[in-house]
Amino acid sequence: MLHEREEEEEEEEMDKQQQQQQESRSSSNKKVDLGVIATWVKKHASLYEAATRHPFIESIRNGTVDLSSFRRWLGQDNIFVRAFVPFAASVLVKACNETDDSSDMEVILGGMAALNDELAWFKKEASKWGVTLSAIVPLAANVGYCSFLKSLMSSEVEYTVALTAFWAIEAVYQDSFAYCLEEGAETLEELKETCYRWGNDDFGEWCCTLEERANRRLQMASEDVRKKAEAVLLRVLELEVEFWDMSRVGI
Ligand SMILES: Cc1ncc(CN)c(N)n1
Repeated sequence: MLHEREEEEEEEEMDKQQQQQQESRSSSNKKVDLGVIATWVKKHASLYEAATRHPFIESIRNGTVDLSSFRRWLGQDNIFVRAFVPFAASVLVKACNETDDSSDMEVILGGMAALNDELAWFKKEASKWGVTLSAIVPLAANVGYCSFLKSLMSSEVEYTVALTAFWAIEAVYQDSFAYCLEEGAETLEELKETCYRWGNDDFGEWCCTLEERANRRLQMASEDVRKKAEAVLLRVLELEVEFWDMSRVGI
């Protein structure tokens, strides 16, 4: 009797261990499913939140935004986008030089096509708000961000690092402005077109595709390149916070 009881206990112990192994395997699979970028967004959640739920964005979403802040942001962002175009082109060149996977090139080209419409949109939106784009001088945060973009255009910067920055820059705007279009948002009617420019679902899907391309490169990258890419992602988030800060009156 005692012997049989011991055997049963041993079998129960074995089942328990197998169950635990199975659970740990499935949880580690979940980690793999998250992808490198989502893991970093989770790890740096407070900085990501600072960039995508900034008081300036909250003020657009709750309808209290100071329109002179909005006008300042519009004039500054037009300057930024003009510096973002050559940066995006440099990511395209790196893609063509460093990867045999042509789908990266197609995804990046898709983003650039949107930039062409964007430059025209800024002109139209600026005249709607009485902003004279030619008279706008870049403020310090903008100068800093644009020179950071320029530094990423160097051939010393790996394609995977530049692609991660490209994703972060686009994703912050997509996440921020989609938030202003959610159910329950009180965004002013005359600001909805601006929010829709980056907050729309198509741009959201394009950002997810870009994230997948970046994850694929990050998974196969060396630890050194992954470290550089994480540092660049954090720098982009910091610069986005400073860019939103700049648009608030008096800064
Ligand atoms: C500052 C900033 N960051 C991102 C984006 C989106 N391309 C933008 N237009 N301006």
